Amino acid sequence: MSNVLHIPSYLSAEHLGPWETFLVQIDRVEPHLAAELRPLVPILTRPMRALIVNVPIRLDNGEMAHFEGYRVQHNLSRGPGKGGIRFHPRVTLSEVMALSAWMTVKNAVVNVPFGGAKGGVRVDPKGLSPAELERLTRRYTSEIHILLGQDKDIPAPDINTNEQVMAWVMDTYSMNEGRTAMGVVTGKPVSLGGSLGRRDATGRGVFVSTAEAARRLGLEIAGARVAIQGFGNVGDAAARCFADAGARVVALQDDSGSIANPGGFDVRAVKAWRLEHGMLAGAPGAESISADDFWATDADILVAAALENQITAANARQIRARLITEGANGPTTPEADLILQDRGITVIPDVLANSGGVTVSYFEWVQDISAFFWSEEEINARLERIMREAFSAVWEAARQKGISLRTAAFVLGCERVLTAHKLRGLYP
Ligand SMILES: NC(=O)C1=CN([C@@H]2O[C@H](COP(=O)(O)OP(=O)(O)OC[C@H]3O[C@@H](n4cnc5c(N)ncnc54)[C@H](OP(=O)(O)O)[C@@H]3O)[C@@H](O)[C@H]2O)C=CC1
Ligand SMILES: O=C(O)CCC(=O)C(=O)O
Repeated sequence: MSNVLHIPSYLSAEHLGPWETFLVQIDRVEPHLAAELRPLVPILTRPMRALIVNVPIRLDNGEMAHFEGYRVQHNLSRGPGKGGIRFHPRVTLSEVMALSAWMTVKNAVVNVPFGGAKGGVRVDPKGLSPAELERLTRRYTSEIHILLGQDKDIPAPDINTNEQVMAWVMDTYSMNEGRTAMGVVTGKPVSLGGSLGRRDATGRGVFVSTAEAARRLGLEIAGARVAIQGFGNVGDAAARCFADAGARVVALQDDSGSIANPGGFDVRAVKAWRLEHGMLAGAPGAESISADDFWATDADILVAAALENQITAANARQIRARLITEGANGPTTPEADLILQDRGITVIPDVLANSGGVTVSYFEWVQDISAFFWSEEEINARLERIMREAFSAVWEAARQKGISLRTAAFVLGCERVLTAHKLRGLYP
């Protein structure tokens, strides 16, 4: 791969938003695609459809507030749209477009029969009461109802959305349809058609893909030092998996700050502290450190499980880990990607590393449609098998073509998507 950051001429290197990052990734992948699929690449460079909605709600004090929401379906060639809903103050259309596009590639990499979609509302949910959050969720769901359906577009959790939010999505959609529609959303509570294993699935998949890479790199997981950015759904589950496998979680960072413990945290105790106190600082065994020190942590493995654009040209040279796992979507900028590659640091890309969540969402959808539910052991075993197979395919392609794991994963995913287009026929 070239060491020159190859950005389409109409984009500026310093101002890459998530959508532009996706375009750069596609640009890098195109030369490696089968020649007969290359003319179809423009299909990937714009979303199939995007809906912008106004989400008005009445606040508890009686005033009205208006929020902007989105649902983007990037590509539906391989099945209904699938992807989470994010509530965050920095949600933009560009971000949701990129997140939906990464879902297209991710769903194809693990070969689940979905296209790519994503949704979001620009809101700080931490500033809303539970009743306001419910009203926001219900109004947003009603506004995007025209796109949703178990065979059209199936949301799931993402940042700041959880099982309760998914239950409200399911209920609102069902009210508007006049029937109970379990299969319209995944990541629901288990007592409401949710799947065993979904809550931890993304973090478990992060662990499985890291273990696969570590084995090939000759890095023992037992005793390995792990730093994790993001201690929410993905980061917390991943931390427990690493700790249970004998690794030492030596640094953690969330929006409240960064903490370190070279001996390794009791991650369950840290989570309990975080829930009770609303911050990582002061957790058992924790020394507070700066964000710069977090990135420079002396660790073997770094898991990025928070937001986009966290590993940048500014901190990529400080990272000491040999292996980086992208639990988050889009945590590494294209420029940082090249720096890490030059430094010989292996990056397991988001479209592979965090695909455990959508894989178990697929199981949830299948279980809801068939009204037949599986055991947790069965779900975890199937998840691990799918992730190991996807990992092997990506690793092998990267080795054979001499490309990064990200480019290899994109080649696998994009070729599946574009082959589906080719087989369906080009529109007259
Ligand atoms: N949930 C899922 O199944 C899947 C999620 N993902 C991706 O994983 C990532 C995390 O999602 P998820 O765990 O669900 O979200 P959560 O909302 O559960 O957790 C997000 C975590 O990121 C932290 N965070 C937010 N902003 C910052 C910041 N500026 N610096 C450091 N940490 C920050 C939050 O801290 P705080 O709690 O202090 O706000 C929290 O610990 C996202 O990129 C998401 O798209 C990918 C696949 C599936
Ligand atoms: O579980 C799902 O359907 C999608 C989860 C998600 O949003 C993601 O993988 O980024």
